[in-house]
Amino acid sequence: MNKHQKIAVFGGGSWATAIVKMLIENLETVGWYMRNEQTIAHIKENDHNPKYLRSAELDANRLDLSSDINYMVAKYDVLIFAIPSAFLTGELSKLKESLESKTIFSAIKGIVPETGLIVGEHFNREYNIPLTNIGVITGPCHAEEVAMERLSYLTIACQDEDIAKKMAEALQSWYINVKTTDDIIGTEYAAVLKNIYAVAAGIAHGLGYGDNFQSVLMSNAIREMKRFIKKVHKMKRNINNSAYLGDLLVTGYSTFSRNRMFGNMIGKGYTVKSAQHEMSMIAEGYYATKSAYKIKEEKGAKTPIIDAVYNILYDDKDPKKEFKKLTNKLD
Ligand SMILES: NC(=O)c1ccc[n+]([C@@H]2O[C@H](COP(=O)([O-])OP(=O)(O)OC[C@H]3O[C@@H](n4cnc5c(N)ncnc54)[C@H](O)[C@@H]3O)[C@@H](O)[C@H]2O)c1
Ligand SMILES: O=P(O)(O)OC[C@H](O)CO
Repeated sequence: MNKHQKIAVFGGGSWATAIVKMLIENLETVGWYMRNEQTIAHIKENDHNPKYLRSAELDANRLDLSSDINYMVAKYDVLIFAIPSAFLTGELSKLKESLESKTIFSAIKGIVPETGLIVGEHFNREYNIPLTNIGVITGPCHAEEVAMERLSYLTIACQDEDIAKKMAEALQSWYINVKTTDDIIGTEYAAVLKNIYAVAAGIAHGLGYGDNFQSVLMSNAIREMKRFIKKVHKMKRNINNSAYLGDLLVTGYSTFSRNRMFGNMIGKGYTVKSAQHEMSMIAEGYYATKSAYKIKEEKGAKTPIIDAVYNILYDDKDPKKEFKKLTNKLD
């Protein structure tokens, strides 16, 4: 285990904070970029993020904090992005430093709205990062449970096994178990799609559907996910692994799930705007629905659950009627 890996995390939210917590279990120093200078000052003085995961203690002496994205890119070799996908291009537009020699990890579970690409593909096409230097940090893992040091499993996807192993070593600890895979495309799409299915689970709950129906919804969701991913990137994968089915289940059932919370409010009659306003955190599933709907139209995948969520969120359809129609399409 190399304690001196030069890894920096980009983002100031719950997941970035959880990743920093995991990394400082192992590394001497962790670089941490976030926009807000007041938050940086607070972390330096109080050893915790005042806005997200307040209970997670972070030894500020071992953090190299900066609100200058170019400083962070210049100084570190391995860059982990944990900025919600909707804000990624805005943050990257501040870059003057080149990313070309860097290893990039996406911890983002979303599609970049401006390009319609998953994050790894976005870095590959827009920044010329070879796919071999791109990795994904995924798996069924809520930041809140990392803060509580509850046993969690992550999956690191990278085509280069050595890069995946090094990242696994940097993240694993007595409460973090890390697996590796080379399915960088499939795991990223799974992480995007599960957010939409969690929104669907939340809508169902908000409408008054019970556990019996939720299990049918999840059972159909994993088959829909399999069909969708097969259309975009065909390879041998076991859709029942944690990075696919596991992540779908944790997001669909956990009380920590932001996507489920968001869906629940929609099912209860909130507008999209008011549901977003109520939440202090980002529900990626809202943005993912639009991009995934477009991709499935292009690829011709059969996706009744995505269609129903799209119709509700983007076509102003009545959730009750839309779910009634959906119930007839599930088995
Ligand atoms: N929270 C989790 O448990 C978890 C787990 C795995 C993956 N993820 C993924 O990590 C990514 C980040 O999610 P999170 O949970 O940290 O989000 P969060 O809701 O906790 O934090 C939102 C972050 O977005 C930033 N932000 C808000 N408006 C912005 C703007 N206009 N420009 C730039 N930044 C802005 C905030 O400052 C904050 O840092 C998402 O893609 C999410 O799917 C989250
Ligand atoms: O809280 P959610 O719904 O955004 O899910 C967070 C993680 O992706 C779960 O693995």
